[in-house]
This record gives sequence, structure tokens and C-alpha cells, in this order.
Amino acid sequence: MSLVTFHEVVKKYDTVPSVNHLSLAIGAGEIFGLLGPNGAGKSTSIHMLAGLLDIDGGDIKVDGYSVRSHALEVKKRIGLVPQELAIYDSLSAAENVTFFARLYGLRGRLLRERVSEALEFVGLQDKAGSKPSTFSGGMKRRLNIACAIMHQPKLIIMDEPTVGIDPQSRNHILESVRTLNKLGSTIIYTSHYMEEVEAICTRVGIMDRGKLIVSGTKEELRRQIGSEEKLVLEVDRTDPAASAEIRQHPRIKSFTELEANSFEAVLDESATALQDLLFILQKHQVGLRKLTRVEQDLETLFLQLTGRTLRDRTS
Ligand SMILES: Nc1ncnc2c1ncn2[C@@H]1O[C@H](COP(=O)(O)OP(=O)(O)OP(=O)(O)O)[C@@H](O)[C@H]1O
Repeated sequence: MSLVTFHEVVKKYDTVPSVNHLSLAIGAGEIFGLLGPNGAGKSTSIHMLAGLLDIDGGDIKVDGYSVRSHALEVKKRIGLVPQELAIYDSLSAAENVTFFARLYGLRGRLLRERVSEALEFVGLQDKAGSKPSTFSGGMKRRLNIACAIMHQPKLIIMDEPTVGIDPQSRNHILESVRTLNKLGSTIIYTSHYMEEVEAICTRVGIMDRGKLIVSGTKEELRRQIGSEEKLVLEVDRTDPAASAEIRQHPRIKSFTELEANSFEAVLDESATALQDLLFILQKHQVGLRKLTRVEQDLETLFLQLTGRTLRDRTS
């Protein structure tokens, strides 16, 4: 059953749609990865889901409640870990979590238990009395997470929680995502680090220019990448006649010079394409020094669908 549904959701700043008729369903128990380059519309979508931004068209439902008509019911079910840190430097770690716990209506013994559990969960129990100004970037992010999960929400939304932090905190956060999911929370995790999404998510949606361009399990998306093969070849010399002959081969889709004596070849799925390529090199007396297969991943799929890379910050 779907816990979250976006139906034809639209958000416009001025006249340009930042989110353009987005439809998406996320099942209870999933770790759903929302991938896309800068400006794709991930944060805008998440802010509408969390009730921080008004929707211009369509609707979003959480657990059957519409964010438009039942915003409070939706908010109770959500923990948002925002991209920008939402913690107070003047309060200790425990006071920060307590502040958010009170906002969610927790009081007394239950409040104290949940604050302590949340700090323990993110590995900051021994820093409960310390101010975040003394924390590393990674510790601040972990405190940010504690503030968002202490009310044990059904849905936890993490908006790029590992940007600019040390590897130890990054691993801690990725491990926490898995644990929170095992404990029963559904997770939406946005990122433009596809390795992270591939590592932890059960299903992935890729956004570009306000639209969902593809979604599915990692296996389903990999199948879409197709069976073409990408190789990097290092040769002992560059021979223009050999390169020209390779580029004319019907089963070799491209042969591109990367740097001196190094080429990238994209072959179709037939086994003979590689044999033919090696034969042409030999015929022109070009020695092969090294042959490396390039792993096809979600980045490749994104490139195939959009002609751009996920981390192209200028696009
Ligand atoms: N307050 C705003 N006013 C005008 N345009 C905005 C505003 N917020 C976002 N946008 C535009 O909406 C589009 C989507 O932005 P959004 O922040 O949702 O993308 P994103 O996928 O989350 O990117 P990032 O990875 O950088 O966070 C962008 O073109 C952005 O410039």
C-alpha cells in the first residue's frame, strides 16, 4: 500500500514550473531515493510534502491525508531532516531535541525517554549537554536527524543529509537510515550522490527539470540501461587510420579520444564487436596496454535519458 502519493503536483515560481505535474507513489516500508541534479525540483517537492510550501496544482497524500486539507495530520506523520541545519547554537544538544519534541506535543517522562533515545540513536548521547557550536559538521547533521526522528514518525524525509561531512559521520548516517527503516519508518532520501542511493535505497526515482523521468528498483533501472558495453583502452600509440576504421564499424557506437593514447569505446551487446576492435588495432600495429570495463550505473542511465550528468552543477 502507498504511504505517499504525489498526484499531478505543480509548483511555479513566477511562471516557470519548478515541479511540473509530478506523479509518484511510495510504498510503506520503502527507502525511496530521489535523485536528480541541482535544480531538478527535489527540495521543492519535499517541502510541499512536508507542508512548508503551498502547492499550485495537484495534491500530495500521506497515509491517506491530503497536505492541502489535513496539513496537521500529515505533519504528525513526518520527520523532515532539512538540507539546511535546523538547530540552535544557543541550546545544548539535548535542549535542541527537547525543543522539537515539545513542538510535537511530547511531555514528561515520554519526552525525556525519546530525547535520550534519539541522541543515543545518532551517537551523541555523551554530548547531550554540549552546544552544537563545538560540534563538527557531521555531528551537527546527526543532531539535525535526532531532532527530526524523536517523535517516531511513519515517514522520514532526508534532504541531502550527507553533503559536506566527514566519512565517519556519512557512514553513521547511512547506517541510521537502514536502522530507522528496519524499525518501521518509510524513508525518502534525496541526493545527487548516486552511489549512496544505490547503496541504501530499495527504489529510486530520477527527477530532471521538475519531472520524474524514470522510477523503479535498481534492477529495473539497470535493465533500462541496456546491454551496451563501455570500455577504456590505453594504447601504445594513436593511429588515425585505425581510429577511422574503428569509428566506421557498425557495432562500435563510439570511439572517443580521452587523452593522449587513451580512448573510450562504446560497443553494442554483440560479442564480436570487441574482437573486431582488437583485430583492427592489431592490423594497424597498435599495441594495447590496458583494457578496462566501465561499470554502467544510475549515472549512465541519467546520461542516456537526459544527455547530461547528475552532478552537472551548471545545468
Ligand atoms: N524560492 C525560490 N524562488 C524562485 N525559484 C526557486 C525557489 N526555490 C527553488 N527555485 C527554483 O526551482 C527549481 C527547483 O529547485 P530545487 O531546490 O527544488 O531543486 P533540487 O533538485 O532540490 O536542487 P538541489 O540539489 O540544488 O537542492 C530550480 O530551478 C530553482 O532555481
